[in-house]
Amino acid sequence: MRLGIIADDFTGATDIAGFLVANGLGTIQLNGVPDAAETVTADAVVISLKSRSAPVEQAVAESLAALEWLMARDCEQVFFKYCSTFDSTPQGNIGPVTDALMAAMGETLTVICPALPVNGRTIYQGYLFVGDVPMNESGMRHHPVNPMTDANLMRLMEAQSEGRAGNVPYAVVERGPDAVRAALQELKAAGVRYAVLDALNAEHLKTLGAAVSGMRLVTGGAGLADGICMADTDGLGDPSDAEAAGRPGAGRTILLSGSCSQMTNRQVAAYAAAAPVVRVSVDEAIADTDAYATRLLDEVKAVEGGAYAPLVSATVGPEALAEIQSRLGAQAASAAVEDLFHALTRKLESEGFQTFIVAGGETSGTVSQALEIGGFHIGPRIAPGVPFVRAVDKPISLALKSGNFGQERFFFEAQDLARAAPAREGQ
Ligand SMILES: Nc1ncnc2c1ncn2[C@@H]1O[C@H](COP(=O)(O)OP(=O)(O)O)[C@@H](O)[C@H]1O
Ligand SMILES: O=C(O)[C@@H](O)C(=O)COP(=O)(O)O
Repeated sequence: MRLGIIADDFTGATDIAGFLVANGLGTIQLNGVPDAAETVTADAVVISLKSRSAPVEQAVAESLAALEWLMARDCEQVFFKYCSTFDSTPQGNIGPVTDALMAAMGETLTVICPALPVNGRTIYQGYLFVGDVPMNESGMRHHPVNPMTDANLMRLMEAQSEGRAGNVPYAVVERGPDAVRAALQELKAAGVRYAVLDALNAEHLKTLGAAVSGMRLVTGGAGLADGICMADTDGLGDPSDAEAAGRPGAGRTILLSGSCSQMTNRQVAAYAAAAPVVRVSVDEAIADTDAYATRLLDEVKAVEGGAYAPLVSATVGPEALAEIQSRLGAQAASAAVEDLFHALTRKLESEGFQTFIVAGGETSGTVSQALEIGGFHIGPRIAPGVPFVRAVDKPISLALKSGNFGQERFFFEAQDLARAAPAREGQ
């Protein structure tokens, strides 16, 4: 196996898998740590965990189990995928998981590169930018689970890990792969464990992809994986062949949104202007999850049948979120919303819904787990970082949208694409 990816959430997993498939790399996504006996024939395997906001010990244990599974299959390069906005806290989980993977693989230096320029995530002098502002000035400062209040990746990494971080600055990246390799050697000799790689554009990603080609462990966002494929095109196939197995089916469709990001707020508002939206009450979710999920299902059925499918949305803006969290507690409110989506997803599946378009990483994990899907074929791209995926073990299609990804009309565009590119007979 050429590349084995350990992704810390489900949208992150489909994000990186989508980039690999778009480069023509035969890729399969497995949900959770697979059984030891599971056999796969793919150039790249993406193992999606829901470890981003899990307790540290759990995130480390699951990541090590995923590593063991990959190493048993002669994986040439292991890639720890986390968010392009470095979603984490001083406790973790990016630092502890990276340290555990380094220890298990006997590595003393790895790279840190969450850049995804196509979606506005760039790294300059080790500082992460979201669009045209440093991350701490972006909407990420209001994230419900891990508000990001610093943009300095060296500082963020050192606060949650065992060693020192250094930077390979943009000026070095501009000079090409050999210059980056030399800079990595210098950092290693100086005792640095984590090399933050600057990247402002696709050309930088390609340079970095070439520079890390000999490294057994790398970490970052989907941009670095794109760069790895761009730098070594040997054996890559036709992307449309790779995408065929993941084309969406034509089944009954539901949209579920549990992201409170700025972009998802805009997407929900745009959708509400022309399509049915059922709003979630966190208080009702806490009061009786199952009974409330049944009532929401009835509301969905009552508004079905128009040109666009119903959207069930817990999405709120920063003021409403702050009010809910101060009254109910951030953890309790977020757990209640996730439990509700879990219960509702099961009811929707029993009711015959087959296409699930989901916004939010944690929310996507909850929905995929509720559907008990073993893995995904990766299909056509709706937006950069958001492909359609098709369950390997049941006739269900999903789009798992990271909170900040997609343009304002994403929910419409996803359904338009599903109609335009349905799966072929027998797929
Ligand atoms: N109205 C709400 N009040 C409180 N928490 C919420 C609300 N809506 C969603 N959440 C929680 O916020 C978190 C959003 O995370 P996630 O789904 O990963 O979105 P994103 O991709 O934007 O990070 C989830 O845990 C979700 O349950
Ligand atoms: O790298 C990214 O931005 C995404 O792949 C990702 O990890 C998404 O996470 P959420 O924003 O929590 O959906």
